[in-house]
Amino acid sequence: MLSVDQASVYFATRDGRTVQALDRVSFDIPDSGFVVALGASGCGKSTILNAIAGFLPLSEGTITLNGRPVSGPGADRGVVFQKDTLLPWKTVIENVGLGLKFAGIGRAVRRDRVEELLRLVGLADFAAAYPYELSGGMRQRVGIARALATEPEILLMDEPFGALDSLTREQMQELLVGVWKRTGKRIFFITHSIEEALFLGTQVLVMSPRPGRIVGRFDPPFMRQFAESGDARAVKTAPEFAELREEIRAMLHATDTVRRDAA
Ligand SMILES: Nc1ncnc2c1ncn2[C@@H]1O[C@H](COP(=O)(O)OP(=O)(O)OP(=O)(O)O)[C@@H](O)[C@H]1O
Repeated sequence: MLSVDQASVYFATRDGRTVQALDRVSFDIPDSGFVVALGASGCGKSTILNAIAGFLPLSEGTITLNGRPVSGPGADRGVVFQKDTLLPWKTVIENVGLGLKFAGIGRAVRRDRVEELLRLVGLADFAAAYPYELSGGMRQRVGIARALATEPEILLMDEPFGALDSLTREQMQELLVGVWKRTGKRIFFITHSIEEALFLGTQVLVMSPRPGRIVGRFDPPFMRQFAESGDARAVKTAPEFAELREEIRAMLHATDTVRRDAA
């Protein structure tokens, strides 16, 4: 279990002010949970992900992973960002195996493990390719394989499909459900897209800005339905999907402080 308990983060700005990026945020990610944080720009989504990754400390509150406090980055958390961070001079197989190499895992074991992961993300035929030879979606698949290589307890994904065209994005969402189904990993995923959040999350946290708070929690059934049926279109065109989408849209508009202040 990953537990975020009463997490608050304050930043000092250059002009000496204090910005509260997160205000007493609490949630749990159980085994095999897929939790999506949804909200407009600036509501603290990346701040909470970075705190879970151990890249920045909380000002107040705690984060624990299987009972151990998170106090810095670690191999028990794999991270995927919007922009891929692959090394351009290394092949796909070398990029995915890098963490295993640092962990002192021998070449033969490393190769087997990486090949298995490349099959999982549908890139078995691209092991010897360099990142510049791959499309954006393929590079993100390499990033997912790399994040899984060290067998983390949780995958942290910060808008991983935000820069992809809409068709590739849908394909990547479906691929990620397959990865979740086969690995049973916990996932924490950030997005601006209501449809993406509803399709992927077993729990969706709706966040509002200034300061970043959770203003709504939903447990959509859609990802599990898709994992069972394989029919994304049927799931996304169901009346329940549209109903929940509109409910969340209204909630996000109600907490849109930019529009409210301007009115
Ligand atoms: N290092 C920092 N110093 C000062 N303020 C910061 C810092 N990092 C984030 N903030 C502020 O904290 C708030 C939350 O930022 P955060 O990046 O977590 O939001 P977000 O929801 O991830 O936004 P986006 O979707 O645009 O990435 C914003 O108001 C941002 O300006």
